[in-house]
Amino acid sequence: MDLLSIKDPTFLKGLNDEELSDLAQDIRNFLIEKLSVTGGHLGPNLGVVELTLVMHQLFDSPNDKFLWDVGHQAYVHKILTGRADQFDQLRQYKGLCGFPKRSESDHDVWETGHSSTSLSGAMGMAIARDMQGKDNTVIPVIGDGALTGGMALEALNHIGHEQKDMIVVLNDNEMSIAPNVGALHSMLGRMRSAGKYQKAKEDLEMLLKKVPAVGGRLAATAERVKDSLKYLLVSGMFFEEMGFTYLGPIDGHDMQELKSNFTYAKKTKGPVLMHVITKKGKGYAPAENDAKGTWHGLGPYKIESGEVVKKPGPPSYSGVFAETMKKIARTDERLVTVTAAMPGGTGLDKFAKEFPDRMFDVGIAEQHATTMSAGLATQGMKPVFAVYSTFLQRGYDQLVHDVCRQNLPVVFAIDRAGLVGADGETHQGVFDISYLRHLPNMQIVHPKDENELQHMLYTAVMQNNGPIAVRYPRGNGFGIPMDEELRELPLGKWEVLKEGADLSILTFGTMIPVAMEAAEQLKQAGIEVEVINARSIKPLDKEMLNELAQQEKPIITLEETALLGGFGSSVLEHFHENSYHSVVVERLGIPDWYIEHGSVPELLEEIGLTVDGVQQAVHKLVPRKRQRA
Ligand SMILES: Cc1ncc(C[n+]2csc(CCOP(=O)(O)OP(=O)(O)O)c2C)c(N)n1
Ligand SMILES: CC(=O)[C@@H](O)[C@H](O)COP(=O)(O)O
Ligand SMILES: [Mg+2]
Repeated sequence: MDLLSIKDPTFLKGLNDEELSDLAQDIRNFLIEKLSVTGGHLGPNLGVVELTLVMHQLFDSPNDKFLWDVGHQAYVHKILTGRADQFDQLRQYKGLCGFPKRSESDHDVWETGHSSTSLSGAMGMAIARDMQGKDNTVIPVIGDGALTGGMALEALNHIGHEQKDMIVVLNDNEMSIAPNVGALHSMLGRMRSAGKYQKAKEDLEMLLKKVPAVGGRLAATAERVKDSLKYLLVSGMFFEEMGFTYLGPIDGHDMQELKSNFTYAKKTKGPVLMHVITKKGKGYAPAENDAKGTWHGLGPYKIESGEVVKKPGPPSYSGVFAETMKKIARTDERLVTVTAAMPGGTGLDKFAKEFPDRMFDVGIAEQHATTMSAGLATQGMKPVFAVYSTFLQRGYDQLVHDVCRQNLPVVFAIDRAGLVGADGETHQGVFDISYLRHLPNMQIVHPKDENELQHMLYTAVMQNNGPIAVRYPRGNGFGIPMDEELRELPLGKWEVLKEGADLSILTFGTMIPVAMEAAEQLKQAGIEVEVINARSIKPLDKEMLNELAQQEKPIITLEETALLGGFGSSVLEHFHENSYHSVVVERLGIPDWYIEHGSVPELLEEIGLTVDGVQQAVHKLVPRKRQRA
C-alpha cells in the first residue's frame, strides 16, 4: 500500500485481516527504509505496528484518546494519521517531531518525551470526560520500562481507586533502552509465563459447568479455588489487586488476539489493564536480536548488513566520563555509580563491565536515584549519579530536600547538558543551571574540553564539601591529548584564555570556541576581546568579577543554557549586590521558549549563539574602531 496516500485512519475500518497484515509489512518496510537514512527510534516502533493498527481500526482517534508513553514509539501512529510524507524530515529542523506533537495533528492528544506521564494524563482525560458527560475511550500505552517510573505507580494507585473506564495498554517487550530491570520487571516475567493461568481458569470453569448444581456451596468453594489458583499461578495479580481488570498476557503481534481483548476491554466497566507482549525491533533481525539497546534509538544504518554508520571522531564526553570513573574506582572503594535506566547513554555500561557491583541501574526512577545517592553519601560512600540534564528535572525536590539541604557530597554527572538536537524540546539540557544554581550548597562546574572534564570529575569525587554538578554536552570532545594522571583543579577559579582590553566575554564549555573565533575575527576590526573560561558557574569567581568591574569594560556572558536564572543572571546579581552599578553586561543564551528539534548548529543559528551573533553583540557595546592600516 502507498502509505503516503493515507490521510487519516478511518480507511482501516474497511480492511480485512489479510489486508491488515499486508499493511503491517508495508509499514515495517517503510520504517526500516526511512530510518536507515534519518535515524530514529526504530526498535520501539517496529514493536508496536500491530498494536497501533488494531487501536486505530477498533477505536476512533482523536475522539478516543491515544496517549503514547515516552512517545518514541508513535511513528506508526503518525503514519496512520497522514504524516508518512514527512518522514524524510524526521527529527530534522522544522521537520517531523520524533515524539507526539499537538501542533502536528489532532490525533496527538498528549505530548511526551519524558517517560511515565501517560497514565496521569489519561486519568485527567477520563475525569474530564465523565464530568463533561462525553463518551470516549482513553487508552494510554505504556512500556514496561516506563512503568518503572514513580509517577506511573502514583497514577496506577489513583486510577485503581477512581475506577474510571479506561484501557491501559502495558507494552511489555522486556526492554527499557537496555534490558529492563527491577522487581516489577521480574513480576511481569512471571505474568508473561503465566499464560497457563488463563487456561487453568477456563478448564476449571468448564469442569464446574459439568458438575450438577449442588447449590451455592460448591460454586462458592470453586470461586475460592479459582481465586487461590490465580494467586498461586500469577504472582500477586498486582494489577487486579490495584483495582484493574487484568487481561493478559496477550500476543502483541497477533491482531486477532489484540482485537478480541480490546473488544472485551471496551465492554468492561472500570479500568482494564491489557498486558501486551511484543518484541522490540520485530521484523528486522538486527533490531530483534539487539540485547544491548543499540536499536532503541540510533543514527543512519545500512539495511542489508545492519551496520550502524559510525562517524569516526574523538572520544565522547560520556566515554571520558566512564573512563574517569574506572580510573577513580580502581583506587577509591568509596566510589559508587548510579543510573536511571540510561547505562548505555551515560557510558556506565562500560564502567559496569569492570565494576559490576558498583553500578546501580534503578530503572526510570530519577527521584529514587537522587535520594538513594544521598543515602549512600550519609554513609561515607562517594555516589556519582550520571543523568541527562533534562531527566534530572524529574528529581528536583529530592535535590533540594535530600541532597542540598543536608549538604551531602553527591556528584551529579550531568550529561547532555546544552542543546541535544534531534530529540527536541523535551530533551534540550538547558534548564539545569537555572534549577540548580539557587539551591544553597550546590556547586556547578562545566569543563572547556574532555581533558578538563576528567580532572573536574576527579576533583568532584575527591572533595568532600557537599553536592556538585559536573555538566558536559552530548557528543564528542575535541580530540586533544589527555593527561595520564588525574589531578585536582581549583574549581572555583576561572581561567583567562585570551587577553583583551576592550571587552570581556565570560563563557564556558561549548561556547568557548565560538567566543575565541569571534575574538579572533574582531581583532581585524581593531577590537581586543578578552575570553574567560568561567568553568565554575557556582560559586562565581568573585575576585575576578570584581577586578573586571573595576576595569570598567563591557562584559558579555555567553551560555548554551536558559538565560532566565542562568549564568549571566548570576553575574548581574553579583554586580548588583556589590554595588557595581555602572558595569555594562549583555547576556547571550537560550531565550525564554522551548527549542524544538534540529541539528545543534541549526538551532544555535536560529537563536544567534554563533560567531556572528557574538560579534554583533560586541559591536553594539564597542564602537567599531578604524580598520587598522
Ligand atoms: C524521565 C525519563 N527518563 C529517561 C528517559 C530515557 N528513555 C527513553 S525511552 C526509555 C526506555 C523506555 O522503555 P519502555 O517504556 O519499555 O519502552 P520501549 O522502548 O521498550 O518500547 C528511557 C529510559 C526518558 N525518556 N524519560
Ligand atoms: C526517547 C529517549 O528519551 C531516549 O531514547 C533518548 O532519545 C536518548 O538520547 P541520546 O540519543 O542522547 O542518548
Ligand atoms: Mg519496553
